[in-house]
Amino acid sequence: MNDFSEMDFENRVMAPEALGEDSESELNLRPQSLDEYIGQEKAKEHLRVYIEAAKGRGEALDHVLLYGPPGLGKTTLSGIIAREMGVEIRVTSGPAIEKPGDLAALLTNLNAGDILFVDEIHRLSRAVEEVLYPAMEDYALDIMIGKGPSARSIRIDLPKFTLIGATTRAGQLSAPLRDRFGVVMRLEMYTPQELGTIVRRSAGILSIDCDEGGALEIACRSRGTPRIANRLLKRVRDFAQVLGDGRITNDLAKLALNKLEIDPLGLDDVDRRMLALIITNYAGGPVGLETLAAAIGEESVTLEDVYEPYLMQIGFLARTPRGRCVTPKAYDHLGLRMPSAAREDELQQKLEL
Ligand SMILES: Nc1ncnc2c1ncn2[C@@H]1O[C@H](COP(=O)(O)OP(=O)(O)OP(=O)(O)O)[C@@H](O)[C@H]1O
Ligand SMILES: [Mg+2]
Repeated sequence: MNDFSEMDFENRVMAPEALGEDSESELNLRPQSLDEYIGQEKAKEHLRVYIEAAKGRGEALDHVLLYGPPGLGKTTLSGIIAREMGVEIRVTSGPAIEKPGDLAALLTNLNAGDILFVDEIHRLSRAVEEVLYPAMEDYALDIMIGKGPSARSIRIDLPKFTLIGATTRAGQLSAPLRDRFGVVMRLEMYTPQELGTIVRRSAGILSIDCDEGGALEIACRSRGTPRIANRLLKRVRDFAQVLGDGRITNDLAKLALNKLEIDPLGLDDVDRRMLALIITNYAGGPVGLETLAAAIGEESVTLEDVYEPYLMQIGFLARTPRGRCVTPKAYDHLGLRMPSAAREDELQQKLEL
């Protein structure tokens, strides 16, 4: 049960990151306006105000930082902001901007009000970041000309643009960079109801016959993530076509998702094995992140960004100063008994809260 060597992490159906199969369909399924963008009510409410205010003043929108786990709609929201502002958006990413000159080229080609979208902004190099500071703050580039004693710096004015940065790891952003964003928004995982609405909307666009019960079943097992919900919808459609009459009902969705080994809480084999590993090899934890990553054969950042957020969200995994711990809830879900001493500790902690 604890052998991870044969697991196919690359094509994991429940992966929140984009897989090859997603790229084409995501384009059609992306909502185009704030009204079409489901959920994230607080972020939307605030953005509506900022957008209307900036438009009213005829100014560029303040720089926006969007952060949160993969597949929650950061890229989608950036496109929507550009559309609602009525401006152009240039899309790039942290690792793609290798030199300060690359950034200068991008910035000098923007028109007033335009948006520069930098995905994975935590991966910008130091040298590029330094150029970005005055660009964000004063809309200017400081360029060094010449070498040695005759070197001098000249300042080039930039159009008033908006930087939208997206990251799954806000903690890795340097403080000076984070401070230069006027608007910082964390995207939250979606409720099953919100995901149900997203599934129904996607089914409509893809001409899939999916009733409310079917959509809700897919939603409940999608780990709070629209990208996974859309992917599961397409997998379930195949089962509906082959095993049923093409219609996705609650029963059909349950049948298909069970066959895909995705349980009612959206856990797959990888999650169950990871929890079982902590339970059997480390007595339920605490186990350090690095140790766990080595045991599974994944990088620790992947574990932190991809595996853990949902398990923590549903209260199956807890992060303590001494490492990761499996909670009583997870034992129950896996049908395992928690060692009684640990249970008493747990109870004690609860009583002290
Ligand atoms: N609020 C939403 N309403 C409807 N669909 C959504 C919403 N958010 C995301 N989606 C769907 O989920 C897919 C993934 O969203 P998106 O690519 O914007 O995620 P992301 O946060 O940028 O992910 P990553 O961190 O991997 O870049 C989109 O193609 C879109 O169809
Ligand atoms: Mg994205």
